[in-house]
Amino acid sequence: MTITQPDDWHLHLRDGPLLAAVVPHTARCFARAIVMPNLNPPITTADQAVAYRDRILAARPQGCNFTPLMTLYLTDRTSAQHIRDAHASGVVHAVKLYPAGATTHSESGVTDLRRCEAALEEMERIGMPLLVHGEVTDPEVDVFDREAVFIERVLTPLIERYPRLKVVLEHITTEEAVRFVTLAPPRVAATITAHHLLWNRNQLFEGGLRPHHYCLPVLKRERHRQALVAAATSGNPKFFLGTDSAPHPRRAKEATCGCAGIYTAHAALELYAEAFEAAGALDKLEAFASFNGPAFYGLPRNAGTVTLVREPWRVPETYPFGDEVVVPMRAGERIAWRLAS
Ligand SMILES: NC(=O)N[C@@H](CC(=O)O)C(=O)O
Ligand SMILES: [Zn+2]
Ligand SMILES: [Zn+2]
Repeated sequence: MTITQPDDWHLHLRDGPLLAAVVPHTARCFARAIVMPNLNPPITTADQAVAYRDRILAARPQGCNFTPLMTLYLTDRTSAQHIRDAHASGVVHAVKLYPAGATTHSESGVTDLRRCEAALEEMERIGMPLLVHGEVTDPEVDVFDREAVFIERVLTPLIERYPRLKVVLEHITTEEAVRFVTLAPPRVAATITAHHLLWNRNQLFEGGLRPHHYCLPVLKRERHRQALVAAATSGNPKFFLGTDSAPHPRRAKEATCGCAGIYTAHAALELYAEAFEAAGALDKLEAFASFNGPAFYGLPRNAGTVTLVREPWRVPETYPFGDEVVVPMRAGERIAWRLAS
């Protein structure tokens, strides 16, 4: 199966020596990727985004023209000038909202959206999308309900208050999110990961506790997975590919308090192909992976193509990750599709 070369609209590449470990996995398939800014410390200025972009470019394999699309990390102190500088840099394509404490490296995130009014108004004016980790951090709210409650308490008022702001609800996991995005105006879209299309929350406890299946938002019950598959394969242009590939060293995952994130970049498109094939909707993969994202971001479609062949292969148990290793999704197991090189 040959399709227009896809892009990854939600990706974690980390930094420093780790870049060399993960950039080639993404670059072998995707032409562009929206790179998340949740480094430690986070990417909060245009200058930092430009420097981070240069480090990513330097980690590309020779002859590869993968293009990272940079993002800024929204904080309580992000000003309208920060947004103008980001826009003027020409390399920052979006701004990311992490509610403080919601996920990995969200300590510097937003404590109260009212502090971000000037920044959000400027983004609305410029047309720069707000990307959202959509979970409340209220400890009273059940961890499986945090996305649905976020939509009700935060997202619905947000899109009313900023009537032209473009918003991407990232890595959606619930039928509530699918319904919200479907009914919202065209300026509201969502990314969907391969793991949330393939797995439900039983995978967290399959024969024992599975730290490598733990991510945020956490896997949900089967009816939610089915709603995500229906959305991804519907042809609705509001839904597009974002892997949320989030590598962590094995040591940090297999720990007393294991961190959140699933590594999928080694086989991202192949995993999506499995999910679309299982739904009898392989013909819908190209729009989801290659058309809907650029249309939302106002970018051209890629000129090249990639080819997937139906040829099973076995995923390694680990990949090198700096001085450590990362355990990829499906480690030691088979994947039905292979990317032809
Ligand atoms: N998805 C995750 O579980 N983790 C991401 C952060 C995020 O996207 O929320 C990470 O940076 O590790
Ligand atoms: Zn997130
Ligand atoms: Zn993420």
